[in-house]
Amino acid sequence: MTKLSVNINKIATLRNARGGDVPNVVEAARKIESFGAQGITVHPRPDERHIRYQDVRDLKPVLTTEFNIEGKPIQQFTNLVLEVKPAQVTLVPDAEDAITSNAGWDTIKYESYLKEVISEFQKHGIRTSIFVDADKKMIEGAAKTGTDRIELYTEQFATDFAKGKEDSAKAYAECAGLAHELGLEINAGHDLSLDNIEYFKKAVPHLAEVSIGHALISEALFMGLEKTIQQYLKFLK
Ligand SMILES: CC(=O)[C@@H](O)[C@H](O)COP(=O)(O)O
Ligand SMILES: NCC(=O)COP(=O)(O)O
Repeated sequence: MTKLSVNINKIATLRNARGGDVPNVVEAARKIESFGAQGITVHPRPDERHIRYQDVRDLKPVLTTEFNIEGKPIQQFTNLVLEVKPAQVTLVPDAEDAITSNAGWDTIKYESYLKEVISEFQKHGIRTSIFVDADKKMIEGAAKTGTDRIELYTEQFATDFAKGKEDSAKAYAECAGLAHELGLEINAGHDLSLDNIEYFKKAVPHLAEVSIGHALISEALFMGLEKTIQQYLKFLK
């Protein structure tokens, strides 16, 4: 079984559109858990345009499933993660002006930097994952950083799959196999959806967890959160 962690950034985006507290992010997370999701993911960005640092603090005491905090390990982010102590931190090399995450780590160039940051989180009992492209060199580099997990960056898969390209998950399956051989656990995320998740799950071995936000919240507008989550859970069995 692969765990579903729901990224609730988009709930916060909707709330922020009016400046009030509707929809309430904590209530949404509780409902998502009650509908069967096995985790909640947040990706606070320095401009707090969706999930705010305070949301992350408010969520921690009420969550009953796995809490995953994603982001670029700038000092402010690192301090927040060490304060909140989630089950997992996912490190993402976010560019300053990016609309959303758009690249994995260069694990060769940043090996010593990642080693240092990862060991700091691990010292505090926080599992680490690093966001990487489906590139075998980057997977080998990731293994050298001491990270517990990698998160395969799936945007390219989602684009290729939507175009009907054959073997759209091939590189991901090979990288997951290699990562497993190297002792890493495997997560995946970005642009996964009800259209592509069944194919991805069947094609890619050793998948511990997927984090899904943008498509899942969009699908829930039409199907409702409960039905949407249950459909994902069916595909991830
Ligand atoms: C790492 C990743 O792929 C997701 O966290 C994605 O970046 C979500 O962030 P946004 O909600 O800001 O698009
Ligand atoms: N780590 C990926 C994530 O949390 C959600 O990405 P997306 O589904 O919003 O593209």
